[in-house]
Amino acid sequence: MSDRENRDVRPAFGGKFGGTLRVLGNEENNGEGLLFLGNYMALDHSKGADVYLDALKPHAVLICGKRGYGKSYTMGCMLEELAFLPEPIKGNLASLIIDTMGIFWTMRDPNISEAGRLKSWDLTPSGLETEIFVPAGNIDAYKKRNIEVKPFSISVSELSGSQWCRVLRIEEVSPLGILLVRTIESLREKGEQYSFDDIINEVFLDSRSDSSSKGAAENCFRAVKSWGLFSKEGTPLSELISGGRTTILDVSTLENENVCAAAVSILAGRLYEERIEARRLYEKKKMGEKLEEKEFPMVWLFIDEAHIFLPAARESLASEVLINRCLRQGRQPGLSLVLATQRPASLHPDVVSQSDLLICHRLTSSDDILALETSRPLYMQESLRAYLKKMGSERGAALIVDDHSESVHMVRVRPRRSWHGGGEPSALELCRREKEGAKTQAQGKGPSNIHED
Ligand SMILES: Nc1ncnc2c1ncn2[C@@H]1O[C@H](COP(=O)(O)OP(=O)(O)OP(=O)(O)O)[C@@H](O)[C@H]1O
Repeated sequence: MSDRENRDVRPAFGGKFGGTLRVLGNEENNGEGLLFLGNYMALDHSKGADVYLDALKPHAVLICGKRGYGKSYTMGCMLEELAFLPEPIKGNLASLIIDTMGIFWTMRDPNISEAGRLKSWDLTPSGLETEIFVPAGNIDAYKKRNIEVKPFSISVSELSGSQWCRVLRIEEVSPLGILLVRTIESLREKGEQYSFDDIINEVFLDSRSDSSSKGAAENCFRAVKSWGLFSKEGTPLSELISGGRTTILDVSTLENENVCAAAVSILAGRLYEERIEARRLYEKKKMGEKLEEKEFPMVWLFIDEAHIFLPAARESLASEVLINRCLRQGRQPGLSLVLATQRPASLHPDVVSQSDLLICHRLTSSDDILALETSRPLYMQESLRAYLKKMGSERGAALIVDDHSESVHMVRVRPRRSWHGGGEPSALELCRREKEGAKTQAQGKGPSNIHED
């Protein structure tokens, strides 16, 4: 049982109760596998009981809110809590975040800048053991900045001809598109992995295309090679994911959104397949079979800027896998999905309707509020707009709609224990630091970066 157990249960907007400890996401949770998210915020904004999310079962969580009100901060809190879970639960779970902004690498360091606030919450700054992967071609740029990272790549053989056309924004029915599809399909038929050079050789062996299409195809694949994301073999999933580990996949250097979506689609598809296999193994063991094999851990896949991967008005390369496999069927194999977006109105409507937990920070755009209200559960007694108004404009405040207990909660998310890299830089703060640096240099002292707030 968590040392933050709090028997004074006080939900803000009513709902059903599940024993003494309030755990959102699983009414049957008896106090194990809890993610401490924050405190209830009463209507006068005073501090209430602790709020926990369940981590024993798989969940589909949507975090939304306007820019700068706490989405990535809250994601970071969830990642921390998963990393700090006790064994053996921790060993059965793995977290992977698709970091589109390149802000999560800072989690390795303790959040000493908010040490004072953490103390008032009975918490201490603490860095996280993370593995950071970046596209293999960008590794030197990170090393130059003294950020320890590992190379990540996807096998070129993973993408079909038509997926390559979408990545490269080429019409499938154009002469170039036809050549690409024919080339890739002929290589795939051989059933072996192939490299960029193999693709280019195959292009020039094609007898039905003209030389300008072949030259264009060669240029396209030379450009893809320069992105540094694809290789012949690709990074094995086991290098990326293992029980108890927090993995950050920093895709912020990839400018092409289609490429990011292709990477997410391939990764999410492979995670889903691994989990289906792990679920089979789990059932066999449960049925009494003696098997030595270790199961692939239950994965929590976090995706920031989710509207890029699951847009409302069109299909991205990742839409099918994320919606049909991860969101609709992910619970059965034990795959959790945590999506964050600034713009719920730009997000595929299935994300709102299929999420079992909605964490909504401040939102002011009517379109966005309407997009959430359209799938508003019947148990919400007031409009989302009314709830959000009561919540006010405090950063980190969130409305949580829990489908399991069919209730709505107003919560203040706890401070981060690890360093948050997503805050807005302040010109004034930079000036202050420069002045401080000059002063300490003049006095011959080291800099002090602990601010008690
Ligand atoms: N729970 C919290 N407690 C205290 N401060 C918070 C909390 N959540 C967010 N903040 C403050 O708000 C700032 C912005 O939060 P965050 O970086 O999560 O915004 P965001 O919603 O992800 O924005 P963007 O959409 O631009 O990525 C943080 O740097 C932090 O200072």
